[in-house]
Amino acid sequence: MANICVIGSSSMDLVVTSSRRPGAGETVLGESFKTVPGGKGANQAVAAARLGAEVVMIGRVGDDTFGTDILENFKANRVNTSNVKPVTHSESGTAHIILAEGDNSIVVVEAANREVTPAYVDEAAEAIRNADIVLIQQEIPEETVIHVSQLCAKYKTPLLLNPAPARAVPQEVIDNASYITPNEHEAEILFKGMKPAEALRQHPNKLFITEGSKGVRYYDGNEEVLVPTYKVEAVDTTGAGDTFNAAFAVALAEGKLIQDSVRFANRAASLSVTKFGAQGGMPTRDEVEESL
Ligand SMILES: Nc1ncnc2c1ncn2[C@@H]1O[C@H](COP(=O)(O)OP(=O)(O)OP(=O)(O)O)[C@@H](O)[C@H]1O
Ligand SMILES: [K+]
Repeated sequence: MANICVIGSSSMDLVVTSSRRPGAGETVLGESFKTVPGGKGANQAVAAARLGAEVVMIGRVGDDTFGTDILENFKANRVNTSNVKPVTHSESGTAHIILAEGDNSIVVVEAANREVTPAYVDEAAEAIRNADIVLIQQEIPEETVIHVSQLCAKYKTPLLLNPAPARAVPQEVIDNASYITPNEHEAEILFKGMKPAEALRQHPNKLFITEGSKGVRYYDGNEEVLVPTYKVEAVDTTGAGDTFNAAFAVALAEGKLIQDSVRFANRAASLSVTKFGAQGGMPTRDEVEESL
């Protein structure tokens, strides 16, 4: 069984639907409200656990009721929470989402996620040492991403960097990572002034650019390969990237070949877009295998 360590954010998404978004100083009546657990780190941890991996999450919540709910959700999905410690006198991370006029507006408050610091990660260094692969994103401080990349290099634990949301990444982190999975926009920010084909060629079997409904592109050492994803009835693409990254990590940790790992991850991610919500659509191992 794959041992995966996810280092990243967890939050509560507060989602309001409304026919219209309010302007400055205005109040409008909304139609519905719900809370759903989210955050890229938490989403990827939950997705990996559903796919059958043993998952240790390194993250932080606040000492509020959202923190309790976030921890409950991890446990319900069999994610190990011994390294998800509440921050005293802090709110949990939240995303305030308005769905109106066919588009979303989002305010993110990082709160406790800012406390996923290098020193905090050091307390959980054993989990990084023992993992088959470490999975990290960019909703935590940059200095933590740098530090984790150094720890992975020291322990020779493969590191999968999902460079989302878009932010420039120091060369040291790119060098220390074993796999990097930007979408097309994130790839442009990472490799400024470089054409995608050139960036791919310079990072054989390491850089995987996700291209939504087209699939995933990488350079295998001989040629550029586009691994097409699966045709599905897309209902809600939220969480596609998170599912892709978790599934890719699980497959690589199990020793699957790169191309087979990309196929497995495409299958899992394509299933995720057939259902509403980020975590709501994440498939189980059986669902992926039945459909492959
Ligand atoms: N409409 C779709 N049909 C099938 N598979 C999809 C679709 N959209 C996304 N995927 C799968 O999910 C992967 C990641 O999608 P994408 O490249 O849009 O990443 P992203 O921008 O990080 O996604 P998001 O932010 O929406 O979660 C794709 O490479 C593909 O495997
Ligand atoms: K979804």
